[in-house]
Amino acid sequence: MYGKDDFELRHAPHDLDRDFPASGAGRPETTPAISVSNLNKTYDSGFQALRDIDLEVHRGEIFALLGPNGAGKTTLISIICGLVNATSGRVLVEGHDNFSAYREARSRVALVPQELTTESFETVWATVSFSRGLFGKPPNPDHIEKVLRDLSLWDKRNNKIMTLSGGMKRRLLIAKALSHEPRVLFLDEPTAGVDVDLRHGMWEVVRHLRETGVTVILTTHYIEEAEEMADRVGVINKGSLVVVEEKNELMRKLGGKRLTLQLSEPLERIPEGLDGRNLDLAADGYELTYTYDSNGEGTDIAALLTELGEAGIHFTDLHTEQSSLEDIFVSLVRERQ
Ligand SMILES: Nc1ncnc2c1ncn2[C@@H]1O[C@H](COP(=O)(O)OP(=O)(O)OP(=O)(O)O)[C@@H](O)[C@H]1O
Repeated sequence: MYGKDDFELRHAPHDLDRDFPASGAGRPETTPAISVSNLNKTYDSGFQALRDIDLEVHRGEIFALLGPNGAGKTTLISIICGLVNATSGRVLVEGHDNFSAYREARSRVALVPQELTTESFETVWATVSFSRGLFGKPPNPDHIEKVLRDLSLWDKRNNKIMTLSGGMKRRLLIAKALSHEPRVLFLDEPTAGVDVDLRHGMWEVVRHLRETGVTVILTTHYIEEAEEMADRVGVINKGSLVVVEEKNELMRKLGGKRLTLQLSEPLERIPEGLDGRNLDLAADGYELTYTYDSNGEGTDIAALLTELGEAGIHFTDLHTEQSSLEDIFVSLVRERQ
């Protein structure tokens, strides 16, 4: 749940609000969408939910924040969105301190919750327009129309919310969040509890948002979702950010590969001379698995196959597998248990 936490004063920050006009005009495009430094959160209960978090999210990227239950994801995004106060540290949203320049920072972010609450008798148009007003923005029917069209809700603009399908309701949540033209959109578990078709539809919507220049930060328990969409990935565990990396780089650095050979004759043991290789033999002797680092030295598969042939080992089939982001995530989190 998101709630206003007790206020605690933080140090007077140095931020871009001193150097640039309030409109944000002239702020360098290179200013990160989000910049978090030395962020700590200890709840009133005494529980420390975040420890020394440093994080920069680039403009226009899709950033996935992954972590097991209770890792601190919701706490972190709630602080960035200004819904919970940090105990110490600072957050800049496109250069605006979210404490000393609360309004500037707050108007630039939007949080898409997992579920709609009420408003079932309102129309789509009314509820999205109302959301814009909540941020003190003047009415802008053209913008609302664009948002509804982008999210394929234009045809439903006069429908009552109660008549929408589950997928439409999820898109409506995004439309509400986009109504005040935020620059950074937080999606909290965007596809929790939805079916596969809807999940893929949501992925399309999120990719489209990135194309329109919105920075997207999402939390998810579906690692496949991050693997599919994220440009960069951050893994948080027990309140600490353990990895922040380009997704492809993370998979390249930490991912392994596996080559599996189906043998034509069962093998009793791995022959001498091949035991230096990282080979595993299945219990029935018919399957030989070679695990290797795809970037490493000494992973010449052609040479391995030649050596196997010379040892009289023949195979009927072979296939390779790349370890998934899920495998990497599980090992990262397990390592730090
Ligand atoms: N208001 C609160 N008071 C005390 N402890 C809290 C409060 N809110 C959260 N916590 C604790 O802080 C830790 C981090 O919670 P948080 O909700 O940020 O985790 P999460 O990564 O979002 O988890 P999940 O994936 O289960 O949603 C948890 O141990 C939680 O119990």
